[in-house]
Amino acid sequence: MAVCCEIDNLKGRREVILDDMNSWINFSSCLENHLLLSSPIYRRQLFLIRSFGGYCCKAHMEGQGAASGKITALEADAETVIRKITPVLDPRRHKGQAGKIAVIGGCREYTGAPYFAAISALKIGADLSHVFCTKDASPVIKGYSPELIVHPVLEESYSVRDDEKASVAKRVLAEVSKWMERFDCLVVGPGLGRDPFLLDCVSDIMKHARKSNIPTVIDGDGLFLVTSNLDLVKGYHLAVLTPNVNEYKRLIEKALNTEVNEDDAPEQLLSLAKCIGGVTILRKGNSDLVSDGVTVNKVSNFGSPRRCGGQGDILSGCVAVFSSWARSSNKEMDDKSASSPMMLGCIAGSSLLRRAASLAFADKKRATLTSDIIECLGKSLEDMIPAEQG
Ligand SMILES: NC(=O)C1=CN([C@@H]2O[C@H](COP(=O)(O)OP(=O)(O)OC[C@H]3O[C@@H](n4cnc5c(N)ncnc54)[C@H](OP(=O)(O)O)[C@@H]3O)[C@@H](O)[C@H]2O)[C@@H](O)CC1
Ligand SMILES: Nc1ncnc2c1ncn2[C@@H]1O[C@H](COP(=O)(O)OP(=O)(O)OP(=O)(O)O)[C@@H](O)[C@H]1O
Ligand SMILES: [Mg+2]
Repeated sequence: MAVCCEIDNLKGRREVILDDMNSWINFSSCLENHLLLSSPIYRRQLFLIRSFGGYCCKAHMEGQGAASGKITALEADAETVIRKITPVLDPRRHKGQAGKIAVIGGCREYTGAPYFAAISALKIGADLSHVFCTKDASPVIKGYSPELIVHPVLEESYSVRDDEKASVAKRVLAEVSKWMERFDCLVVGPGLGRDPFLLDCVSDIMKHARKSNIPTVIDGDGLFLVTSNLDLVKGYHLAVLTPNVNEYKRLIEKALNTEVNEDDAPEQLLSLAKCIGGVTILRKGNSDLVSDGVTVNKVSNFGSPRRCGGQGDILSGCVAVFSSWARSSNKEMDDKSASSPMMLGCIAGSSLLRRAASLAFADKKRATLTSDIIECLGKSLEDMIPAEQG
């Protein structure tokens, strides 16, 4: 039975005939994607769909400031995204297929941040989680958890003589590179510190990851590094930046040479992502905003009023896993028109973290810590996509 849909938008009227159930399903999921990840390109457009033959759908899109011309971010349907990209627990799958993540971070000062990112990746369903950190940080991180694979390979200036630097840098890159192809995603920055020699080595690792097309989530001190050299990520579509308030301010000042503008926050984020060549940026805050330079989405489900340190680290680990899942799911379905996996990963990660924070807070109130939130990641995911049904 044919279904006739009329699409009415500013560019004119188009009629689409869908003559079977499959094309209807494809078409409606396409439409769903538009609504889910609504693009500023479509602002001021109205989609009106009339269908015949039993399927009736009327959808319109007036968000993104249809009346004012001002770009606003629409709330993403994060639950649908999470259900869509989370893989089923299939006994035929082997270890590693649900995700292999590596965190580059952990130094003398910070051992908690890389641990939070790496353990969160495992808690939501990744199979393997590695940490590449300095020699000092390694035994501490190993001590937090036997689940993590910890590589004590990074070096800070204080432990390297000037005449050794070139050879040490080469060795660090070789140590990480031999693992690189196996990873589905890197998280660069949680607890990395700002030692100049260490950051030079991490720049080399990022360049290598880019050459190998390994998706990379950049957070914390990784953002400090990237802000000082935007070319590291410029134009790299598999890069995600997850700045907090300070990190965002520094990025805006460097890339757009201006101040943060809260009144036009979605538009400014869109410009920033565009300026950095279409990387995906997740701006953390009261509401999380995500843009890839084409669309802007918002995730604002209730989280927690506790602002204990480490929540951004959980987020970076979750975004890495969800982006990898979204990438695999696009590949499996051979869906060229599917939404950007990095965008979907950000939406899913942000929403899941906020749910977990809300659950942890309901239980622990003022005593809520980052570890409590990590313990709630599994239940938050289970509430949306039960393991037994998945
Ligand atoms: N357990 C661990 O190992 C953890 C380690 N971490 C690691 O630490 C490294 C540095 O990351 P970061 O987040 O501390 O640095 P950054 O963003 O520059 O903030 C510095 C200072 O800015 C302020 N400030 C913050 N928010 C603000 C706001 N909304 N509005 C206004 N001001 C605000 C506030 O200072 P205040 O002004 O309150 O004294 C804050 O202390 C990085 O590697 C990260 O991964 C963390 O992940 C935490 C858990
Ligand atoms: N004012 C806020 N109200 C509600 N939720 C917030 C607020 N600020 C941040 N969040 C949530 O906490 C998460 C972490 O954001 P935050 O700004 O704390 O990152 P961060 O500073 O990098 O954290 P970390 O301490 O791990 O470095 C965000 O994804 C967001 O959902
Ligand atoms: Mg942070």
